[in-house]
Amino acid sequence: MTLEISGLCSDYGSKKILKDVSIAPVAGGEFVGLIGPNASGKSTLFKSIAGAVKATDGVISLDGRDLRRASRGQRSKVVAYMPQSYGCNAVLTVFECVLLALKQMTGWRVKQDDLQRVSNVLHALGLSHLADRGISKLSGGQAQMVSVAQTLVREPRLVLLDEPTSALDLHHQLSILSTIRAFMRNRNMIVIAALHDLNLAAQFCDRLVLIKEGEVLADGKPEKVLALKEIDETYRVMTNLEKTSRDTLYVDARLSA
Ligand SMILES: Nc1ncnc2c1ncn2[C@@H]1O[C@H](COP(=O)(O)OP(=O)(O)OP(=O)(O)O)[C@@H](O)[C@H]1O
Repeated sequence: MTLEISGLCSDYGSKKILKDVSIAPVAGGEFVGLIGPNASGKSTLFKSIAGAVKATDGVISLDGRDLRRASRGQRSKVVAYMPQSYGCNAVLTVFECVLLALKQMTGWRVKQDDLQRVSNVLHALGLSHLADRGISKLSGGQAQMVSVAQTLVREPRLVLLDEPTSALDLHHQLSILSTIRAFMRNRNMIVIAALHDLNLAAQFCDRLVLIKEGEVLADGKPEKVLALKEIDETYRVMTNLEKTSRDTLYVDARLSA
């Protein structure tokens, strides 16, 4: 399975956001981190891939299939997008919300297998204890993890996660990203996650794509991308890339003078 994105352009009316975005082909089982400062176009790239924003030019192809020509329904069978804002006031339990996310693509007849899939994903994400809780009665972090469960339960070919750990404590940041990585590797899915925390990006991603003002500045292995001078210029900070005693990368950052 391969995702290809090349020459992608998107705008909001007269405001051009994505300018000729191309990334190297992404293979099944690859976890790509999308990094870049606020307002650089990360969400717009996700929305353009998912079809929520209409790309004006370029190629988005999954397994040779042109997603730009696919209907929204066809596209949403293979692509799942978790937006930055989530939450729901419906009078539904966590279990029902995740089941709803699964069934919205396949019709409403619920089979035993569907219930098992919902239970499995809640268990994998450590959310089984919340299954019967009302969806509107969750903390911010719990709601974010349920949103991840709703995205993964469909087991789409391509998962786009917009800042999946922004509301999570340190333990849950690590556990959710570990679970997502194991889940997608087992199923040969592609995951692209927007991450502001460069240390999490370094630890969990196979590859990083750095985006600034709607253009791709770098695309490669974390140790290569995080060592580039473009990181400092883009984020307007000074960084040192270090290796910890556990051999993981660590970005030591401070404000530039
Ligand atoms: N619906 C919209 N209409 C007009 N402009 C928009 C709209 N949504 C986003 N923008 C603009 O597009 C640009 C890119 O926004 P986008 O949300 O893609 O950035 P981002 O990299 O995801 O940012 P952040 O890290 O802050 O979430 C910004 O200048 C933003 O103001």
